[in-house]
Amino acid sequence: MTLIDAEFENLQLDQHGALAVLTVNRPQALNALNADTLSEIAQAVELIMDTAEVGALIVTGGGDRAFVAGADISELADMDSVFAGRELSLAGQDVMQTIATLPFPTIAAINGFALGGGLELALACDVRVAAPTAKLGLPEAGLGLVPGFGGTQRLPRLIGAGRALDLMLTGRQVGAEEALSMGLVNYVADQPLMRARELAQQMLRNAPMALGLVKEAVRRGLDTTFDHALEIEADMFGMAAATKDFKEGTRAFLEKRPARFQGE
Ligand SMILES: C/C=C/C(=O)SCCNC(=O)CCNC(=O)[C@H](O)C(C)(C)COP(=O)(O)OP(=O)(O)OC[C@H]1O[C@@H](n2cnc3c(N)ncnc32)[C@H](O)[C@@H]1OP(=O)(O)O
Repeated sequence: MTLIDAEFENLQLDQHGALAVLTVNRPQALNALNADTLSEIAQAVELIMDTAEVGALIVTGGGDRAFVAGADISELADMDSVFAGRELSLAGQDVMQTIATLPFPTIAAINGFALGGGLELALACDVRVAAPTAKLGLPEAGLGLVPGFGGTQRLPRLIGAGRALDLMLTGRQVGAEEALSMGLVNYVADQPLMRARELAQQMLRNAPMALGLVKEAVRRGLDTTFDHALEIEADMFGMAAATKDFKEGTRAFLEKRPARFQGE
């Protein structure tokens, strides 16, 4: 099966050359992540990973109101034990971590509400582009919950513990400009999907393996000591230095021509 053949109930998956676009599509529930949708995202990401020509992924929301308004509260309401809660959190974390560790760039095009699990999905992506009307937040404490799809860990790593705690303890929604000022989103754009496509095309001009190695150096480096992180960087640099694309990139520069990267 190719990406183009894939059919999902609550997702749309499109491929334009090296770019895959995953749209969470339950607009009647502001694209809330019920168990079926979460499992479809996992399947879609697996399919994307198996599609060799894909080199970048955009995640966005269907309809004109929401990116994703969180985990589906009508399903959450049935959780009745420590075990059930923990299982749901682990399942969500697993999907977000799979996205976060993809070896190519991922961009969240945030076209409206990105709340709770929806913001956690955006946080699992490398870069975030928000519409001027987007609203972002982690309101779980207002439901008697804790962010459980990686938010308590990814948000402080991205914007610092103080700002992350402010958002999680108040549960307040921040607008796009405030999100930009705190580093929660990288760009604000009237057409976030279009801006995300432009960014993806810019990224796709770089050497694919270098992109994967940059991501690995940053991700692994954030979770260890500085000295060890520098060793990881040196390892990634060494791996990049051994690629054919490094030879091509440097040769192309010296010959004053665009590089033709093969991902090798
Ligand atoms: C580990 C992860 C945990 C979590 O993610 S916990 C959930 C975190 N998310 C939230 O708490 C946000 C919940 N949603 C809202 O607060 C509001 O919505 C909004 C502020 C986003 C928008 O409000 P408004 O403009 O008044 O729209 P509306 O009528 O509330 O929503 C339209 C339809 O969408 C459904 N919906 C919205 N969010 C969710 C959700 N997270 N889970 C399930 N359904 C949701 C509503 O119920 C309603 O549906 P109907 O038209 O049938 O009444």
